[in-house]
Amino acid sequence: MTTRLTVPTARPYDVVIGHGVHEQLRGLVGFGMGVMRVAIIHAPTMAAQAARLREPLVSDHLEVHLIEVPDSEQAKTTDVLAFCWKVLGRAGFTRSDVIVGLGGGATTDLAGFVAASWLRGVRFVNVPTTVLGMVDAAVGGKTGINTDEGKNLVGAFHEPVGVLCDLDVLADLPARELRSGMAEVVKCGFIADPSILDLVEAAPAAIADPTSHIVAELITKGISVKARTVAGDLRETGSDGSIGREALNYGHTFGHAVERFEHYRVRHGEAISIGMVFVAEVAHRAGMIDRDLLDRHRSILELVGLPTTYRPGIWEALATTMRLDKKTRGDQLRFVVLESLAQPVILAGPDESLLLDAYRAVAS
Ligand SMILES: NC(=O)c1ccc[n+]([C@@H]2O[C@H](COP(=O)([O-])OP(=O)(O)OC[C@H]3O[C@@H](n4cnc5c(N)ncnc54)[C@H](O)[C@@H]3O)[C@@H](O)[C@H]2O)c1
Ligand SMILES: O=C(O)C(=O)C[C@@H](O)[C@H](O)[C@H](O)COP(=O)(O)O
Ligand SMILES: [Zn+2]
Repeated sequence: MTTRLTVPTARPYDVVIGHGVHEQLRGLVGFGMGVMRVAIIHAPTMAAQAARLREPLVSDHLEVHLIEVPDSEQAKTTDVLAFCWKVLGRAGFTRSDVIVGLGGGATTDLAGFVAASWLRGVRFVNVPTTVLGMVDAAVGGKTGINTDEGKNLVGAFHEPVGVLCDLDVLADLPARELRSGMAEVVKCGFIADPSILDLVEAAPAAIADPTSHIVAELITKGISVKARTVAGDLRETGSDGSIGREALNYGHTFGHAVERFEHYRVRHGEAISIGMVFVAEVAHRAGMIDRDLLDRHRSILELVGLPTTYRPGIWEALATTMRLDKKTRGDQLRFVVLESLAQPVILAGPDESLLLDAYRAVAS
């Protein structure tokens, strides 16, 4: 079965989820007039898949460039960005040509930013190959790279013209990557759709199998949350007074600091798992959520096999990184917290002592 979800932004596009949906790439690339060239940006692990995607495009007389970039976070650098610009420049890429991001979230974040910045913006298609990429990174138009000072500090909002989530590619996904993706799925459960939490709690064994129906269902539910959240607030301005897109940053203020401190040796979802427990501790200590909801964070994340504790003794380093979080205004840290299940709000400028206590609870 194939599911098609529309992301209803000003320029709506579809996310297609199912088996064999990579076949639809030709149609997406050809959308719009004048395409001559296609660049498929991919990690080394996706080289064979990139070659498969290339064939039908070449048969249609398109000039296809495979741009192989380093794996994971090593792709999200200015050097790799400049390398991609060089390839596009030498190949003569124009505004009617198309970029395809094929891989996990790191690759699609980079590819999206290449597309956003080349000629000030060309069309791109996302072809995510991890659970995390499908549920989160490939949808919503946040693109970017890291700098030495922090995660995703340079980027742009640039939406894809379509997203193809081919469930067939998940068969070989390493167990650790599947668990990492589940962190963003669980996040969607806490901020918007508690039925996700019920599903995970009811079938912990099935969610360890990337080919299971339940994983496909969770991916679809997660994408639905993401699509409707970004639709109302693409640029994360929250201008209608609601929390808007910032809700999707649940667990990320602390999580991004963990990733940077660990030099990206922890997976994004692992760091976000720890970050969600941290911020649930913050909300509990601020009198916003009860003990049961706090405990549910630890229990469900541990059920999935994700970490819920972190190393002690580095609060100052983490706090320094958190000050560069994109939600910070002036010198005031702002956290996405729950005031109840599926009711995310912003907690601005909590006491440093409360944050330190929450950190100690996670670091114990
Ligand atoms: N733009 C957004 O809205 C957004 C949202 C969430 C996360 N992100 C970003 O996404 C990144 C994390 O994404 P990720 O978890 O997909 O990590 P990743 O891109 O590093 O991929 C994880 C690993 O899985 C491998 N891989 C990919 N697909 C595979 C497959 N089908 N089979 C076997 N191996 C495969 C990759 O080569 C890599 O080693 C982070 O940089 C994070 O900041 C962005
Ligand atoms: O799409 C969003 O908005 C999110 O916050 C989704 C997050 O899961 C994702 O990791 C995002 O890249 C974080 O964005 P950032 O603005 O904190 O860098
Ligand atoms: Zn994330």
